[in-house]
Amino acid sequence: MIRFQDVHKSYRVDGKDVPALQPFSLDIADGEVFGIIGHSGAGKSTLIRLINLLERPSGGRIQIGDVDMTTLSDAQLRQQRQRIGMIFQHFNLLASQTVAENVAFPLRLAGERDAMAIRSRVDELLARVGLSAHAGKYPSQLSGGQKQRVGIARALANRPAILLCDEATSALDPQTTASVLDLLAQINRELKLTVVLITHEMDVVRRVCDRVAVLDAGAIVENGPVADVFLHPRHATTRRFVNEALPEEAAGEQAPFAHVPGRILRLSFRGDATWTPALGRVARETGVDFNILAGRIDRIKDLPYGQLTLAMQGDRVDDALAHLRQAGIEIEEVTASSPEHRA
Ligand SMILES: Nc1ncnc2c1ncn2[C@@H]1O[C@H](COP(=O)(O)OP(=O)(O)OP(=O)(O)O)[C@@H](O)[C@H]1O
Repeated sequence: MIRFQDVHKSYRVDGKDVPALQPFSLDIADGEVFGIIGHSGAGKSTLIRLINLLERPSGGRIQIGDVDMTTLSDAQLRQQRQRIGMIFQHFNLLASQTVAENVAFPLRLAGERDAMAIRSRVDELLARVGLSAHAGKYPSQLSGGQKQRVGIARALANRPAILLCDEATSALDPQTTASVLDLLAQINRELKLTVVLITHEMDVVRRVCDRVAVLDAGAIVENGPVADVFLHPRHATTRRFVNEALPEEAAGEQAPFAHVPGRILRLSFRGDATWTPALGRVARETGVDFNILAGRIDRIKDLPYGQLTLAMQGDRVDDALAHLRQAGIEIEEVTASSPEHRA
């Protein structure tokens, strides 16, 4: 468990303390993929760098397991940092070293001298990230996605319990992003390490994270399981992130529905409810009519979900909604004037 307790952080600028993170408390569970999303300057890098104390908090406690990171000596801190791997937006590889040498670097730094042991660990790591054929190449000979795979292999070299990802896919195209995120998900599953990632893209959160915290101007404004936050965003900043992650056809959901007759409802289906034909059955049973205004089916990590915006009319709309809720469907009333449905 990574535990932040009443942590805050200010930077000293021109003799003045400028707050970067307001006091917050947060627990990140062992083995989860935890996302921190925020716009530029929200404090994401500061927050993630507090975990390995690349930044020191101005106050509060940061615990990893039983260890209070803020009380460690330099030598103890170096030891702890070996249990925390990190990957970066711009990969931070050593340009004059080969792929294999880059991956071997943290092993040597940790005191490994046995060339055979280093060789075999590097081979194992390169196989894990799919780069066995590129061991002798230099970073300049690799694509962005391959460079990030080297970064991941290097970060895993000392068998960390935690992997920190600082905008790890922000420099990559969408397809490469997807393959790097798949690799991170696979590593999380197979090695059972905790992954903490920062991003400004909700789509990254939707694809790999279990839980997410939304940072806005140095404050955590929303925090919870990704499915809850994604399907029912409460804070305006979260809603903007979610809307950015939706494809164009879903933008229709943001249109004012004042001209549409009937009650406008947004139905969210998760897991098995996504595939059950509840809507048709309930409409037949209660005699309501419905008109679909917008909809999508996708996945949140491994969870299938659907969202439908529809207009419903008839004498028994309330009955119909009660039946749908019983079938596990989440329902929100959309009113043309409700602020969350404005762009
Ligand atoms: N070393 C520093 N000295 C002074 N101010 C800093 C320092 N590092 C960050 N800040 C300030 O702290 C705030 C949060 O910065 P941070 O880099 O954590 O945000 P971010 O969400 O990671 O942004 P980005 O996505 O642009 O990297 C910003 O106002 C930034 O200017």
